[in-house]
Amino acid sequence: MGSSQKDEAEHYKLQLEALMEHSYDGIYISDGEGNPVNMNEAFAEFIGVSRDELFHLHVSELISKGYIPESVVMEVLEQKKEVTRMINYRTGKETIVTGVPVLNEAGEIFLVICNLRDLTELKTSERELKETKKITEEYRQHIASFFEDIKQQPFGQLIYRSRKMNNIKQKADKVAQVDTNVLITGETGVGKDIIARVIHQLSKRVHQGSFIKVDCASIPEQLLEAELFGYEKGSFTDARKDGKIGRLELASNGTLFLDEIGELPVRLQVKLLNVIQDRKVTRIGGLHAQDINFRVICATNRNLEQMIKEGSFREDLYFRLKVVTIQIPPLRERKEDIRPLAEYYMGVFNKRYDLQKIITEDVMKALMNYDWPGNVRELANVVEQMLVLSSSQNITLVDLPDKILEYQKLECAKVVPEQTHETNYGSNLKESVDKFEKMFIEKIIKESETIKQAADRMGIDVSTLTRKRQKYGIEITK
Ligand SMILES: Nc1ncnc2c1ncn2[C@@H]1O[C@H](COP(=O)(O)OP(=O)(O)OP(=O)(O)O)[C@@H](O)[C@H]1O
Repeated sequence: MGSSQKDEAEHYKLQLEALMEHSYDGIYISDGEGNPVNMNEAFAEFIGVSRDELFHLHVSELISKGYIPESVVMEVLEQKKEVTRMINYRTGKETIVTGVPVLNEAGEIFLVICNLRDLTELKTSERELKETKKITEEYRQHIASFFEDIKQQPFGQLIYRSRKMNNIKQKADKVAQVDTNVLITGETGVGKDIIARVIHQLSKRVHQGSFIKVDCASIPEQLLEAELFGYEKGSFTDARKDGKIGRLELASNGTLFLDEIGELPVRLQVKLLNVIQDRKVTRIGGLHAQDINFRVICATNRNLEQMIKEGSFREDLYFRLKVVTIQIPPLRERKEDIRPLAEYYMGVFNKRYDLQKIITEDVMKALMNYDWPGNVRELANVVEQMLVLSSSQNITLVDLPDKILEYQKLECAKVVPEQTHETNYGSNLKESVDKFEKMFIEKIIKESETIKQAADRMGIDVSTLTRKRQKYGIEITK
């Protein structure tokens, strides 16, 4: 070898050594017999033995001395091909070891190069990442349900003037103070949801947990179980990768509001009953039950007792849920609430659309006469619709939806044909109008709870009604 070739070889050797010494991976090179040829400091640290000692040991001795549990070098020599193994060294390092044979021109192994990569840190980071992801997902779900709550949040205030609603509000105030389950019944749109929120808001739980709503009617059965109970990762096909917290868990320390409880399938009724009794919930695919503590408020517009008779609702669950029942009457049975509600929604929508419209008295009377099958929800929609569509500042009869106008006509028509038989007409217009007015007043008084309500329905004040009653000699029994 000439001196320049020697210099070059020296140069490469230095480069190789620098490369080995600066590597975080452990590097170990043996000859074709398993004797050490070279190794870096990182390798000695993986094994936990000094390099000086290691340089004197054959790979089989590393095993016999208990320095390593198995030898990749020996496997490469036996199998004559590349080998990769996961090895836990006594230093506690979880390591991936790759041994590569280097062949000479005759095809024989003359070197084995092993690379050791520490997975401990990688694993820790992976675990931390998973943990972080899990926490993030939990927060995401909390935040999502918080915003869902806000979205579902009614306009916030409970509006009422009737005695019936006043009694309900008082009952809600009382029940809020004790941690008992509540069943709220009533037609659609009467305010079951808003009363459930009032109970939560007035209870101690408002500071300890959230108000979590599950609408049992709007979620398909297969998803409802996962929604309620949550699941561990990989519990079923289509499941989210990181699992999911159920709404029962989310409601812990707070209030669980199960809307349309009558739609809960019987199988889930059993599961729910167990959760309520044991105060523990296990996610789908999970092994451990978690302690939970919530108040259950349920709502339904169905007749659960009838459903029990038909076998579609479990009696034991029913009695667990209906410790206290609150029955909200339909709006047509508490007409005094219509005016304040309509005024309230006028305020809300005027603000929302930046308008300053007003409802004329005629329209208000028509609203009070209507029977509101969709209750407060329908009233809010009608007010919004009139406010948006009316062309003038004042909302007048022409702005009323057809259904309400039609209803008015039908109501009048009901009075006229059945009672104003030809022979009952007066001899002139004035007499006929008086006869009709008398019949109309009698009918409305009969249908109303109070004289005030009757006057409101007729669109006159109480003193006018009293005058007319005296004129026609109409007795009151209320
Ligand atoms: N007394 C009230 N004061 C103010 N807003 C009310 C009142 N009652 C009902 N509402 C409003 O009417 C709408 C319907 O009420 P809610 O959702 O509480 O009815 P619900 O009985 O739960 O209906 P469903 O059975 O269809 O779920 C909501 O926007 C709610 O805010």
